[in-house]
Amino acid sequence: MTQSFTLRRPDDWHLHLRDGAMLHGVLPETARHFARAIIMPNLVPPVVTGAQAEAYRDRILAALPAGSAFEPLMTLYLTETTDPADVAAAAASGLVKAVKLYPAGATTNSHSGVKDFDKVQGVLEKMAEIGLPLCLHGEVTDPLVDIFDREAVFIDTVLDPLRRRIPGLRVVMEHITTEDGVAYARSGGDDLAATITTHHLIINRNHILAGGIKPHYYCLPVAKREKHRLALRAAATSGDARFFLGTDSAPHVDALKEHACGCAGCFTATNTMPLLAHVFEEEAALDKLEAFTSLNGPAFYRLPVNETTLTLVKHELPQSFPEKILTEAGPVTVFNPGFPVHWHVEA
Ligand SMILES: NC(=O)N[C@@H](CC(=O)O)C(=O)O
Ligand SMILES: [Zn+2]
Ligand SMILES: [Zn+2]
Repeated sequence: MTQSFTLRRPDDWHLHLRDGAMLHGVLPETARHFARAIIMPNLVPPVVTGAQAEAYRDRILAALPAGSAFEPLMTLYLTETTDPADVAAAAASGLVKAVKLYPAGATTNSHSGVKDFDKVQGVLEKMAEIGLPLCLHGEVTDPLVDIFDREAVFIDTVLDPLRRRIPGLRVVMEHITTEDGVAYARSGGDDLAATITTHHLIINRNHILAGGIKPHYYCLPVAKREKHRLALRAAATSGDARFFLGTDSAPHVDALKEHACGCAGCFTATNTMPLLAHVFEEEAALDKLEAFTSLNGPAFYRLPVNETTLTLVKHELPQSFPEKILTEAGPVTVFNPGFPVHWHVEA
């Protein structure tokens, strides 16, 4: 017997669309299921100014499949020379919905990020004043800190002091991967939230490293021990308004993933919704899926919820997904959960 489940159309609160041929290849994958997405600004060169965000938004809209109502929600890449007035103007016009902070060197295309947090104090104060959220890649970059500890150390040494220094700053802890991240997000008020990816609900570090190295499971922050994955599952399926979906779907062509120095990023845009239905059903929490994908994010970003819906159907036989999508930049491997998935989005 098939089972079906309808929810308000989801949004993705952390998405990489890239540019050019890659943008054209991956955008339809997200636009098929999601109404809106927060678009990450880590292009080369990064999207720093309001004018650059507007031009990037226009390239995204031009690349949309005909008839798609998908709405890109733009962000600015915070640098040490970002102008608070430019940020305020881009937010006031409705163009920009958040500012993204990458600690310099923390992840893909983050070299223009922040080294000295004192230099961005003025922008962050302006953001607190106008209520514009700061999205954070929360990992320290100190080579002496173990890569599996970088998120927890960031919370203690950077995030908590930053929030004390700038009261009222609205912060999204992006792609949390640890029980420490879950606990810190829970400790905040309504000025603090956290996104959780699809893949971090499914894999732990063994998936990357045991039985041969699996480059398509490598992303940043890197997946941690099983107890952390379980903490993320508990948070995502709790219904707690501070947790919502940010897929961090981050396409890289296979040639750069299957490489001596492979890029970080999992591509989940294609099958995220069926995978989440699987995970939430396993946790006996299908009734909390809509909060995670479609309600908590808009509430934090102070945007209306979507009026259209999406229907997920559970079939008796496992459903198939493309192993790769073919873009003009090259093939991109779709995240493989490693188990049969019976859920499918109704066409
Ligand atoms: N998550 C990743 O592993 N990679 C992202 C960058 C990021 O979100 O940290 C990318 O842009 O490829
Ligand atoms: Zn990141
Ligand atoms: Zn990302």
